[in-house]
Amino acid sequence: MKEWNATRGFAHNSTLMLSCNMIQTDGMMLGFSDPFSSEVKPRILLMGLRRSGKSSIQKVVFHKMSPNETLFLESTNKICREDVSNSSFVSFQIWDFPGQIDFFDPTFDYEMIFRGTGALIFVIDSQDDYVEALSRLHLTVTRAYKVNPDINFEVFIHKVDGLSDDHKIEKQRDIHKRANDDLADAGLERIHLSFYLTSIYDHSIFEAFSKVVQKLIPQLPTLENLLNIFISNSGIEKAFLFDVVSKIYIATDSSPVDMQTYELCCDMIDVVIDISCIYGLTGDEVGTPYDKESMAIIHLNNTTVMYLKEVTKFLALVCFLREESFERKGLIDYNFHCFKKAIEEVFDVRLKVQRSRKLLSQRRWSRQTVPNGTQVHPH
Ligand SMILES: Nc1nc2c(ncn2[C@@H]2O[C@H](COP(=O)(O)OP(=O)(O)OP(=O)(O)O)[C@@H](O)[C@H]2O)c(=O)[nH]1
Repeated sequence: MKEWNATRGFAHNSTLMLSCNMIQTDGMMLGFSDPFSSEVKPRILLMGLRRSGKSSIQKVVFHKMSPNETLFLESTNKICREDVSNSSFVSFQIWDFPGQIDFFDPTFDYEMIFRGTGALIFVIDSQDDYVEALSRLHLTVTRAYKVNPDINFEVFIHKVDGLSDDHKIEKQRDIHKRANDDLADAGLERIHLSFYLTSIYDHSIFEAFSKVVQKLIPQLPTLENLLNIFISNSGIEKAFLFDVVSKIYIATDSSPVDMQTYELCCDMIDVVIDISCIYGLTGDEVGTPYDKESMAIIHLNNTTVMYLKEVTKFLALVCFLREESFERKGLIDYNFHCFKKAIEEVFDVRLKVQRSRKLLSQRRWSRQTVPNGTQVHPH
């Protein structure tokens, strides 16, 4: 209990900037306060049939809700928009759609929704019959693709915790085949669907979300490159750049990721935050459990060392290395210092690009404003 509270307190107090804006679904999509938002923050849509697990995914990944608590979630009956702005790299909007909503209703402006979308996550309940879900997936994907061919289509074959390993692979193969056959029949084989086996009861949902988010980070190749250089010069075997609050890893080096390593990293972040919440905060509630001083070293009993260091207010680097390589800690720390500086530079460039883009769209917007001050939607 303490564990979850500590983590939850952190998410709430310091970083996760959440604003859940309810948008009425009757009528047009209306009145977003920031008309430039879609240009600055990519949109991630969560779609799928009722009770497939959309809200649970959002709550577990971004609100630190414990999986068991999702049993009591009520059905979503409005589109719920949420801003996730943990860091300059992890910054997007998630739109949770109610399962029963007919978003192809003529009064519903789906073109506007899809136009600003970076990724569409379609959730399929693997414990249920998925025939209807597949036809809905086909309809959603084909409509969305017509409006915006740049959307990444991500299919979460969800709730796989109840399935054996063989069963999981079999389900994935079947869903993959059927979904792609449907697209081929419609002459749309160029649409690429990515599939993930997910569950909120283990780390698979965080790993899948990490991959979805990574595709929306234009600087990913640069970050990967920096990590590759860092590990090869420091005798490190594997390194992840984590968004501490959501435990999404926004980049890793180019060696393959195995689930166990990822899980260990998540556990290490939890331990650091929890210990810091309990022993690191002063009584007056000032400060956060994660700051410039945050770092941790864990020696595992298989001669591996895990090393965590703060990169920015929201990002942590978690590395795996052999004990003998850790003897050169001075070298690692020096290389880390260079790595951190490089990351800051990438941040700065991104901020500059964002600012100039925003300025440009503001100018475009004001040109479309009629003289009496009434704004015209730029369609
Ligand atoms: N076993 C299992 N159950 C899950 C998982 N994810 C969600 N659930 C359960 O599925 C049920 C429905 O979850 P919701 O998140 O409300 O589903 P939804 O898609 O948002 O539903 P609507 O709001 O009606 O569209 C809840 O009882 C969750 O506890 C999972 O990974 N495994």
